[in-house]
Amino acid sequence: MSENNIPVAQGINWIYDPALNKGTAFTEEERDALGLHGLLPPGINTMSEQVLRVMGNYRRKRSDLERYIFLTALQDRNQTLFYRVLADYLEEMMPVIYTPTVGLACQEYVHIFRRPKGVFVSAKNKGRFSEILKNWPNKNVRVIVITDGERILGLGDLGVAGMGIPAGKLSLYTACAGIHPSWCLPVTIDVGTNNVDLQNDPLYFGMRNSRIRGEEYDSLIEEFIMAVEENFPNTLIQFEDFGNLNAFRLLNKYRSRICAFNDDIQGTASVALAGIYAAMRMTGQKLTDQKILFLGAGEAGTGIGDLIVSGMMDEGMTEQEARLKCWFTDSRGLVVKSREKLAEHKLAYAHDFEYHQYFIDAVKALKPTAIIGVSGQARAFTQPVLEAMAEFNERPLVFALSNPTSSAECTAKEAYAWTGGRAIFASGSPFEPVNIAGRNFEPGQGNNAYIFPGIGLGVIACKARHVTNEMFLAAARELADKVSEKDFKKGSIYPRLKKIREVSADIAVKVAEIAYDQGLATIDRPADLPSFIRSQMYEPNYRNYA
Ligand SMILES: NC(=O)C1=CN([C@@H]2O[C@H](COP(=O)(O)OP(=O)(O)OC[C@H]3O[C@@H](n4cnc5c(N)ncnc54)[C@H](OP(=O)(O)O)[C@@H]3O)[C@@H](O)[C@H]2O)C=CC1
Ligand SMILES: CC(=O)C(=O)O
Ligand SMILES: [Mg+2]
Repeated sequence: MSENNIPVAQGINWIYDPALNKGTAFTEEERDALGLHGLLPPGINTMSEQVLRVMGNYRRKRSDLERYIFLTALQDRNQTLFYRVLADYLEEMMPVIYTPTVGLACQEYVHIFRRPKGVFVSAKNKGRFSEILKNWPNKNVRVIVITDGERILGLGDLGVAGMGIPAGKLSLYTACAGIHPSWCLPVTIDVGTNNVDLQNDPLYFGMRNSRIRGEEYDSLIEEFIMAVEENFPNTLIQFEDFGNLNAFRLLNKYRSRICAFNDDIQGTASVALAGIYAAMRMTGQKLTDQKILFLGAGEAGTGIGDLIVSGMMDEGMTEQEARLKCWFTDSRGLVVKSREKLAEHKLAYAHDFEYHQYFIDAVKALKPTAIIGVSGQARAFTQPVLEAMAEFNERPLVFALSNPTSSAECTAKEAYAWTGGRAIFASGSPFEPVNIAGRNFEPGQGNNAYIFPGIGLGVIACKARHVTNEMFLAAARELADKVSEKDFKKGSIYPRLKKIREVSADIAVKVAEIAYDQGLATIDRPADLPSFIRSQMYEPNYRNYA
């Protein structure tokens, strides 16, 4: 304290602030200048030595949840070191900071909670959202990921415990696309939960009422958007893991008003289409040769369908022809014209065809070239389904995109074993390599994590006013182009995760090009766009404070 009882910046603050802390890597000069002598062990470590220590501790943990807690604590303690180890060990750590472990971490969130991340906006503070956003210490926020926790992965309603998802997505913005951590703000809006277990959990720290719906809900979201516009103008907003009662409506309401997109609808569409494009490179077919049957007709499913339709129209099909290539089943069976009270997002795919209640019957009747699982229904791609796909396709496309692993429509092993090793397989959560009949398969991860970081980087770099469908189409093409012959040989239709920073940068360039072409960019076009985009990317290295 100063003489006037005002706290003064002390050396210890450099250690307690995760954005500034270097731990034992503070140099002698920095310790002199910042008053750190005695507050740290006297020896000085390099960052590489610190990474060694982190990895030793990390690998000693006995479960992925413990590894998640450990990494989260590192992020809270020393942000630069956290992003360094993520950069160096992304393939090993991705399943821990992201799906599947982040799902478990959300389920356990209220029990493993240590330090808050991001901003919680609660309905009980209605009217004060702008004031709440002012409490966030970083004023230069460029990207917000917001959830209301209603559909966390395939795990359902987790209320405010869903905060693990925006926090995890934003860690990927930094790790996969070099968006500066201080530009990122995770937000959870608390509108209650219909999860009775959470309502009854004494440790739950969200509102225990059932979910607010209707106009009151919409007015809360509207107040939040206005508060963002006031406090962080020109910020990109990513809607994540909203229930589909709200997700489509919010996207339609805000996509042309602000700079926003829905990751589950649009990001997933882009990564799935990229997988199909890459598979077409593998088999020499065209997108328009495909007939796709979806298990699940929600955000991810119809989002993918809509982007496939755009891709097919680019190859010369009419919209009607392209829609007829996409078929959907939902919790009540095949989506067909004769069904009553179909939700609006399914109507364009309600074709004139006989109704089938069971997926296997729909598969046999339609003989699709591809099945895409986005239902959250574990093991719904049964042996008969996969055997049928192998019967009428030389190379059936099988995408089990539901997360986490426990919700996947089939495992990698099942997909290969039941198709005689002929499936072109991808999954939303990672699977270990599989050996079938002497052949090794290392399937790729069809996850929107390949898309949203690059979209965000491109949009932020040129300060685009909106995020458009053309950007997701371009991202899909760029991602598919990045898959190498080596990836194909392993059976993967996605590039290795260790290349993701490069891939994201290239996607960002395409996205920014579209923003310029569509007149949406608000800064002058740089002479060398790729170099400009790369110059914006954060590198997790220590700064010199001395
Ligand atoms: N890999 C990736 O990058 C991504 C994966 N996903 C995953 O996709 C899954 C779904 O997400 P999302 O589309 O947003 O969720 P939605 O709730 O919007 O949609 C789920 C769909 O699944 C259908 N469904 C539920 N039960 C069954 C069943 N037994 N048989 C057939 N269909 C069923 C629902 O039917 P009805 O319409 O009748 O309710 C609905 O159409 C989640 O597990 C999520 O993790 C999502 C985004 C990205
Ligand atoms: C990956 C993702 O966004 C989801 O499963 O919801
Ligand atoms: Mg999601």
